[in-house]
Amino acid sequence: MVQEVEKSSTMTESSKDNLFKVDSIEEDFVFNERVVEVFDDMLERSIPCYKQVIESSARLLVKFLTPGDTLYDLGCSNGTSLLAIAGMLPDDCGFSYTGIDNSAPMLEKARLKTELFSKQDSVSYLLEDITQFNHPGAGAIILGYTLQFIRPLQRESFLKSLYRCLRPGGVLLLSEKIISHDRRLNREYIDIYHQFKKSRGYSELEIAKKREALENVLIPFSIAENKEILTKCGFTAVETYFQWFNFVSMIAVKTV
Ligand SMILES: C[S@@+](CC[C@H](N)C(=O)[O-])C[C@H]1O[C@@H](n2cnc3c(N)ncnc32)[C@H](O)[C@@H]1O
Ligand SMILES: O=C(O)C(=O)C[C@]1(C(=O)O)C=C[C@@H](O)C=C1
Repeated sequence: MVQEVEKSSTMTESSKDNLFKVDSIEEDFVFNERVVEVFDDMLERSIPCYKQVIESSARLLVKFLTPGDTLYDLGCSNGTSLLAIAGMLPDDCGFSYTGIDNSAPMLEKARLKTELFSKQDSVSYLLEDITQFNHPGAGAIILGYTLQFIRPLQRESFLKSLYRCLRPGGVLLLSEKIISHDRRLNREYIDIYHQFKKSRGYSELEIAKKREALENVLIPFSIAENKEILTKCGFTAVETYFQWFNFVSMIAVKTV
């Protein structure tokens, strides 16, 4: 299934992420039509170990989901991660998959991709603000590189609403860019991340311009801050299950 999703996003010049080349407009980063057009390429070249994180998340979900569960992907963008996970989970458990995003062009793309997906009847999308999430009984909730775009002051009440909506035993899988409060480590992690982006074909200028566009839009917490807020919201087991320098994935369990 991963292959099926990949096939539908075969690279053409128009789907290559050239958004921050010299002639681009200087503005804050927004998930608009221009971003949607190049989003798979952007994810592939900007999120280290994107596919391994999806695979690891699916391994955990197999352990925690129970038959008939609904899995929500909040900030699902164009559906890449949700469809890949749906493809990796067993077919005979009656799972439903709901992606939520407030970017209409992202969801338009997600719906198109889903038409090519073998288990399309189990997948649906909602155009909603995830900070207003109110879908009780969720088996699992995925927040992939999305909490970092929610204003810090809103994060606690948002995560509390997710905790409330999970059934007992349900899990939240959170992937985020992070900072370290150790200045040296923080600097070295960011430098290693920029080397990663350069190795994926981005120029120094593109990296700098994207960094500027994300300033005050993407606000990362440290691992300790994420753990603290999740614990404060009621989650009991809160652990890191994947880390690549300044990118981390965490599981938070709502104990039965
Ligand atoms: C970095 S992308 C997520 C990538 C995706 N989860 C994946 O793993 O492929 C962040 C997404 O969150 C969405 N988003 C940000 N704030 C939101 C909000 N308040 N409500 C709904 N969606 C939101 C954006 O539109 C964007 O599609
Ligand atoms: O390119 C960067 O600097 C990033 O931070 C990558 C990042 C993210 O971490 O969410 C930022 C925006 C895009 O939605 C995809 C990836």
